[in-house]
Amino acid sequence: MANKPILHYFNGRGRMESIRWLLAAAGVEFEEQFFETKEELQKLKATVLLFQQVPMVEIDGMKLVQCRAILHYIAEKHSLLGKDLKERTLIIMYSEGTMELMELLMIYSVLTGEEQKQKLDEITNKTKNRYFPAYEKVLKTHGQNFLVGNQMSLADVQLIETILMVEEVIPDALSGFPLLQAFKTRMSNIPTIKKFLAPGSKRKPVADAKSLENIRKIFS
Ligand SMILES: N[C@@H](CCC(=O)N[C@@H](CS[C@H](CC=O)c1ccccc1)C(=O)NCC(=O)O)C(=O)O
Repeated sequence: MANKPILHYFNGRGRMESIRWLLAAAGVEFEEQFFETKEELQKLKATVLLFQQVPMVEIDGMKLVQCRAILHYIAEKHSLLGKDLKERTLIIMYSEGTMELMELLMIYSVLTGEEQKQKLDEITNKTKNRYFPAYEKVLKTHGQNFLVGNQMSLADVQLIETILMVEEVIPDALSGFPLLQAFKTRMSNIPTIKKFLAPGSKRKPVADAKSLENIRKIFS
C-alpha cells in the first residue's frame, strides 16, 4: 500500500486546513504529526523545514513546504488542476482569490477586541462586495456545476472551504448569492466532502481560546 502523506503542523486549522480539505476531497487518506510546543517546532525548523516554516507535508519521498506548492502538487496528482493550460490558469486564479479571503479569516481568528471587530468589518465588506460576487458571476457565466470545465478542481474545493469558514463568522453571508447557495449544497454532497464534513473526520474545529493561546506561545 502506498505510503500515506504525513502532515506536520499544530492540531488546528491555520495554513494546513486547505491541504487537509484537498486531500480529503481527493479521497486520499493522510497521517498527521502534531507539534505542541515552541521547542518541538524549533526541532523541526532545525532539521526538515526548508524555510523554517510549516506546513510541511511528507509525500512521495519529498518533504514539501509552501502551501501553494503542496496544494498544486496534490491537485495535479489527483486530476484537480484542469485538463490544459487555460483551465489550470483559471483554477489557480480562482484559488488565489479564495486564499486571500481565507488569509483574512485566519488573521481574524488570532485577533481580539477592537482589532478583531475591524477585521470582521473588512471581511464582511470584501466577502459581499468583492469575492462572493466574483464567484457568483463565474458560476453564472460558466453555467456548469463547477467553476472550471465540468469536473471538480482545486478551485471548487477551496471555494466550499471558504464559504463554510465565512459562514462561521457571517451566518447570512450567502444571502443574495443563489448560485453560491446551490454550489454549497452540491459540493457538500460530494461523497468525499460529505465524509470530511461528518463528525470524526480530520477536519479541525474553530480554534477556542485555549488553543489560540497555545498557538501564540508556539509561534511567539
Ligand atoms: N508562505 C508560507 C507561509 C507559512 C507560514 O507562515 N507558516 C507559519 C505558521 S502558520 C501561522 C502561524 C502564526 O503566524 C498561522 C497560524 C494560525 C493562523 C494563521 C497563521 C510559520 O511556520 N511560522 C514560523 C516562522 O515563520 O518562524 C506557506 O504558504 O506555507
